[in-house]
Amino acid sequence: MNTNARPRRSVLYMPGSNARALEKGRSLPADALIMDLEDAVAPAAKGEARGLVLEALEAGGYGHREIVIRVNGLDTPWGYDDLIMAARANADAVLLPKVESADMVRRAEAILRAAGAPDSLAIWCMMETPRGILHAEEIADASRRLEVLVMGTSDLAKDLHCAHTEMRLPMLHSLSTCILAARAAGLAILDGVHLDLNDDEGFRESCRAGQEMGFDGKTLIHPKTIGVANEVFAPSEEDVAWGRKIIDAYKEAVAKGSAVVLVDGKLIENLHVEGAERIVKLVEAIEDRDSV
Ligand SMILES: CC(C)(COP(=O)(O)OP(=O)(O)OC[C@H]1O[C@@H](n2cnc3c(N)ncnc32)[C@H](O)[C@@H]1OP(=O)(O)O)[C@@H](O)C(=O)NCCC(=O)NCCSC(=O)C[C@H](O)C(=O)O
Ligand SMILES: [Mg+2]
Repeated sequence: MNTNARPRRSVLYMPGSNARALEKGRSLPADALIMDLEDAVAPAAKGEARGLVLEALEAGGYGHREIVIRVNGLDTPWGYDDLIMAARANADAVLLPKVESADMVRRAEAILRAAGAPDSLAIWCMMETPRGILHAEEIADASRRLEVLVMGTSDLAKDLHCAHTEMRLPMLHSLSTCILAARAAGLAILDGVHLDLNDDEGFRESCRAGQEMGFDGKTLIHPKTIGVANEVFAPSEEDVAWGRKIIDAYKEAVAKGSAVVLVDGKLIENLHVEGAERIVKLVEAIEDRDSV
């Protein structure tokens, strides 16, 4: 399924054990919220966090925000119960951590299905281990429920023994491999988190670098970073105006029997129009969302 027109510019992690954060998510301008049961929750608080997330979702009030539950791995004492809860909660997607093979996705999917998860419940996968990156292509093709790959650059930097710099150059091969796998399978893909909350300039730069690489949005750890991510990952006014202009010009050319047209001296073919249509659809989806 190609889900790239859905805005996922800003995707905020919220510890499932933090009731205040879960409450605050109802009013934040993030495109999606990840209610985390994994690394943001201490082992002693796992059960309580599962209950808080379920309660928050039963209460609702998250409006247009896409709701994602990050579960613990099936190799932990909490993963199975997390999946059973996620299958029955009113969420849009389940985020599987540290995915290393298509089989890991299929095992989680089988548990969700057996627990009565609706067909609409999507699966997102964290790409954050060397083995997972090496298997990105088979993971991206593992399930019809799969919609989004999410880079876990903190775990990845730890496992690669590389620096976690704002531009992520030491991880460039891993990032590009996952982008290739996601696009080949028609999935969306999100960049990893920027950990330094005092580094506003570095954060903006990392968003810009991610947007240029082809990511659909950025995962975030604090509400104060949502605005910049929304701005950087939205198509610019110039891109949208240019997109609309070439779509119109190309339509006219096709009506006259031509497959190419020059707009302001630039050659426009079908492939440029496809890119422009994606940008226009995305901006329309953002406008729809902002008008609610
Ligand atoms: C980093 C934090 C612990 C900082 O929290 P805090 O000290 O409370 O910050 P502030 O006082 O500045 O907060 C101001 C208000 O904003 C709310 N808040 C803060 N963070 C969030 C949030 N993430 N979601 C919702 N609301 C949030 C506070 O409650 C304050 O509200 P108010 O009461 O109205 O003033 C904290 O930001 C935090 O816990 N962040 C998330 C950490 C997390 O989820 N980490 C795990 C995901 S990252 C990861 O695992 C990546 C991946 O797996 C990898 O390997 O790379
Ligand atoms: Mg991680």
